[in-house]
Amino acid sequence: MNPVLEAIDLGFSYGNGYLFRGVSLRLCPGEALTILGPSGSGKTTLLHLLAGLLSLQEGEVYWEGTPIRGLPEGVLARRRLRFMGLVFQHHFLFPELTALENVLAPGYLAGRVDRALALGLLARLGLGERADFLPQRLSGGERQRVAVARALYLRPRLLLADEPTASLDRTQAKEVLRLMRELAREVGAALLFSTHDEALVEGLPTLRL
Ligand SMILES: Nc1ncnc2c1ncn2[C@@H]1O[C@H](COP(=O)(O)OP(=O)(O)OP(=O)(O)O)[C@@H](O)[C@H]1O
Repeated sequence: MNPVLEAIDLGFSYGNGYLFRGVSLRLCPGEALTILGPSGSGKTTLLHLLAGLLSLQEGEVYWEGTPIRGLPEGVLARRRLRFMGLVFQHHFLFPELTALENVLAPGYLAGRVDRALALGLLARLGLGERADFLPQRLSGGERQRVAVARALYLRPRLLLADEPTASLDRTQAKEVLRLMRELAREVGAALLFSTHDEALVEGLPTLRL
């Protein structure tokens, strides 16, 4: 099976020695992988390289077999929008938009606005009653679940989540991860998420930084 995401021998430095070197990974459709490492080990940096948000130094990244090195920013941005859903440590919801409008936001960019689909995703994430709430009226876990719905709205091939549970307590974190895995499977997306919390990894394939 062709990998959705492949990285070969990635190395990165902010100028004072290597943050990491020789990092390789491969993710096929339907697979999940965890990046595990303590604070400062380079998880965000690695995920940004994989997402094409940071320029590669050493090594190569392939999205469904296509090398991303050297692609113009505009091309990369358009491909990223259709190829991957991103969830960040801080949810980055638009504060002035409701939960439903936040989920629909990538749909406006891609020209695919489907309220029923967005409402269905919110309902699957236990937020059916919260669709018209602004983010400020949601709990941390609820906001992260809206961010997960938004990342899945365009049915990406890959769901990439950078410490999506860092601001949540263990119970909320486990629930968000469970839902993320379940929904990624349902839409056929591969899942890659980072965490510093060994207890959340629970038997998933893990790459340690
Ligand atoms: N733009 C930058 N310029 C210089 N150093 C940076 C920059 N961004 C991050 N770093 C440093 O690189 C190291 C790794 O940072 P990174 O955010 O990738 O780690 P992390 O594992 O995601 O950490 P955390 O779990 O705390 O979010 C840290 O020491 C950080 O201070």
